[in-house]
This record gives sequence, C-alpha cells and structure tokens, in this order.
Amino acid sequence: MTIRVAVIGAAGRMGSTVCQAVQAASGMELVARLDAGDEISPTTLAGAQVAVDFTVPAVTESNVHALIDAGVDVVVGTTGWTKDSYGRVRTHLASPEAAGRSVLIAPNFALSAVLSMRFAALAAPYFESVEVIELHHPAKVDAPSGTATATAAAIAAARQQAGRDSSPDATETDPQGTRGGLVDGVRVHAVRLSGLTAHEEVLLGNPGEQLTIRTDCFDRVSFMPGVLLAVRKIGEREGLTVGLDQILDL
Ligand SMILES: NC(=O)C1=CN([C@@H]2O[C@H](COP(=O)(O)OP(=O)(O)OC[C@H]3O[C@@H](n4cnc5c(N)ncnc54)[C@H](OP(=O)(O)O)[C@@H]3O)[C@@H](O)[C@H]2O)C=CC1
Ligand SMILES: O=C(O)C1=N[C@H](C(=O)O)C[C@H](O)C1
Repeated sequence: MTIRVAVIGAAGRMGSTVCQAVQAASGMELVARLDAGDEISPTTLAGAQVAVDFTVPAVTESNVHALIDAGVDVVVGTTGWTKDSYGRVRTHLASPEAAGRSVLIAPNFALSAVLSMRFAALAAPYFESVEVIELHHPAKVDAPSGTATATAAAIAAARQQAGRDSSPDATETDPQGTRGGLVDGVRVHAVRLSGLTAHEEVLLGNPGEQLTIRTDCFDRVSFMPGVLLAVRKIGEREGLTVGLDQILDL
C-alpha cells in the first residue's frame, strides 16, 4: 500500500531533502509541500496520511497540534522540544478527537548519531569525566543541538542510575562562559563553523585513558533512511514516541 506523505518546511535544507527522498522511495507518494505562510488543514494536506515536520523550533509544536487536528500521523525532526512540550502532545494524543493518531519526535535520524547516543550512555558510568561537543553549520538557529541535549540527558540518567558523581572540575572563574553550558549537569560545548554539517563528540576520561565517541553527518542524505523508516512505522505506533532508537531493534 502506498503511504501518502506531506512535508512541512518543504523549502528548507532538511524539508527539501525529505521531499526528494519520499519521491524516490518505493511505496510512498509526496502529496503536499507546505512551508512558512501555508495553512495546515485537511485541504492543504491533500489526503496525506503522514506529515513530516522539519521547520524551526519556534513553530514545530503548534504545527504538530494542527497536524493532529487535521487527522494525520506526524514524524518530527525539528529540535527545540522540552519535557513540557512533549507532555502537551501526549495530552492532545490522549483526547478522544485524536484517537488513533501517533507522533514520533526524534532529535536525530542518522544511524551514526543514534548509536553514538546509545554508546555514550553505555560508557558514561565507567568514566570520571564526560563532556559533549556538538559542531554544526553556522546557519543553525538553536544551541545546543537537540542531539547534544538528548545525549547529555542520556549520559546524566546513566550516571545517576550508577551512582556516579558529576565530572571533576576545579574551575573557579569563567566570566566568558568558556567552560560551556550545563545540560542535566553535563558540560556541552557548541561550535558553529562554515563547512560543517552535523557532528558530535563525546569525550570520556579516566586517569590515564580517554574514550572518544564521534558521529559525523557530512550530508543530509544521512538522515533519510531514519526518516523513511519512521514514516513507514508511525502507523503501527500509538501516542507519542521520542527517539528513533525506539523503532530500531537496539
Ligand atoms: N532530527 C534530525 O535528524 C535533524 C533535525 N534537524 C532539525 O530540523 C530543523 C530544520 O533544519 P533545517 O532544514 O536545516 O532548517 P531550514 O531553516 O533550512 O528549514 C526550515 C524551513 O521551515 C520553514 N518554516 C518556518 N516556519 C514555518 C511554519 N510555520 N510552517 C512551515 N514551515 C515553516 C522555513 O521557512 P523560512 O526560511 O521562510 O522561515 C524553512 O523553509 C531544525 O530544528 C534542525 O535542528 C536538522 C537535521 C537533522
Ligand atoms: O540543525 C541541524 O543541522 C541539525 N539539527 C539536529 C540537532 O539539533 O541535533 C540534528 C543534527 O545535528 C543536524
């Protein structure tokens, strides 16, 4: 059976790549391309069963609520989500009007990044120190990246469960904030550099040894297998799913 797909943010870097991937995929048909200024409604969605949102953090949550109301399942790659915004989507999906609808939100659809996050959480309890460095193209509007936020959260949860203290750090003065930001108690550093696409390093240290876990997405095609998998699987899921790892057999 063919899955009819709408792309929201279709003119953007990711949205345009998703349009090409959907058009090239077997068993999918691209039926709508919406971008800034376009209304989200059953009419503009043109019979889509699944909508894919790659827009901007400021609008993605309201798009998702409008897409649920318009009767489609939603795959979201846009960043900027919080525990509170996830909660509002869960509540909406639990309402009788949204019966049968599902939403999958993933900060990163690239296999290398999803595995990196998993490896970082696995390693985190075994090292005294851990810091995350994310590196992106300079057109990115949010920092830290959604991937770094999720990585730090997974590291923090794994360390807390293992009873591991926070990383040692004797810094007393840092007026310029050069030690980076703290996400769930984990230091995160954001680099923006021309020529980059999407990269992340997790540095883990013990006396006398270091483990580096690195993911490099050189091209946006790296995200497409994950996006297409989510489009194929979303109809089998119920409610809100967070993270591509939830639909991979990891
Ligand atoms: N999960 C993942 O694997 C990945 C996630 N991302 C995330 O995806 C998001 C998009 O990234 P990217 O494609 O680089 O960004 P772009 O800025 O290239 O694309 C965003 C697009 O959304 C449009 N837009 C803005 N507001 C709306 C709206 N209300 N409705 C519909 N479209 C709108 C923009 O239009 P205009 O420019 O006119 O405002 C633009 O065309 C970011 O949050 C990024 O972090 C990126 C890569 C991978
Ligand atoms: O804006 C980007 O480009 C990316 N955004 C996502 C993020 O913030 O984690 C995913 C990937 O890193 C590319």
